[in-house]
Amino acid sequence: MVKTYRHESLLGFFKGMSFPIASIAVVNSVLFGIYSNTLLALTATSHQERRAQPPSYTHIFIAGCTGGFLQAYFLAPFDLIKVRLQNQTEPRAKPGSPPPRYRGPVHCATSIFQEEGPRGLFRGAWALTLRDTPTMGIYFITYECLCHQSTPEGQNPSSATVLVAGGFAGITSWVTATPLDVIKSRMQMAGLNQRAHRGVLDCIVSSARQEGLGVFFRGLTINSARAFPVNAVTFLSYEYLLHLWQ
Ligand SMILES: CN(C)C(=N)NCCC[C@H](N)C(=O)O
Repeated sequence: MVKTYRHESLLGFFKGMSFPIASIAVVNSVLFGIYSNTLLALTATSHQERRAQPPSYTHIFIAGCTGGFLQAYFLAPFDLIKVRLQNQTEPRAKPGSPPPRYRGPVHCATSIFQEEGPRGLFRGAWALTLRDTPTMGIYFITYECLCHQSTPEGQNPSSATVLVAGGFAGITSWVTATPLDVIKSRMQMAGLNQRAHRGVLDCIVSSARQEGLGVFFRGLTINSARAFPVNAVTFLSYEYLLHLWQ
């Protein structure tokens, strides 16, 4: 944090934020919509009926994985642009200094499209899918399991329960997702720094060989610290909105 602040000022912490903000509503509605509808198809119970007739953890896991798998393709281009902008660490532009490679998210998207083709916008999408498919299953299982354990039979979980269960669901899923998150980000940067990886496996093996196994846990602390508040609020909004519209 100190380095980022010294090098890039307060603005450095908000680099690449506009695209994730624009995309988060779409990506989360795809995820939660697919999750809910898959669960509906598997168990034939609506969200309201699920407290009285809780679905099995296998069904929750399958529905979570399906949501994770499909949302990855909506997330991929936005996530790529975020990673490219966040990795652009030149100090603030000084008069006379060369301009940064990407001037902003739109410039970043058009440059990738022109230099790497339309498929370039989906660079790292396969690693993203591998990251999100199982970890979204884990995400929803953790949430439902914690809610179920701290709520009397047949009742809706309290707001405090939803916040804590959502927060822990976020941490659990990020702890399991961090190794593939590292690989995904490396593959997304590969188009830029000409370090071609032959695929996900090649990237895993060369990263482990060059930097040791610790490389797979880079960013774990910050990911987990971020995951608690973000996912506590995500689940509270989800439960509140479904309750409001029932
Ligand atoms: C890759 N992983 C761990 C997940 N996608 N986990 C679920 C949390 C998703 C949430 N939008 C977030 O950004 O924390």
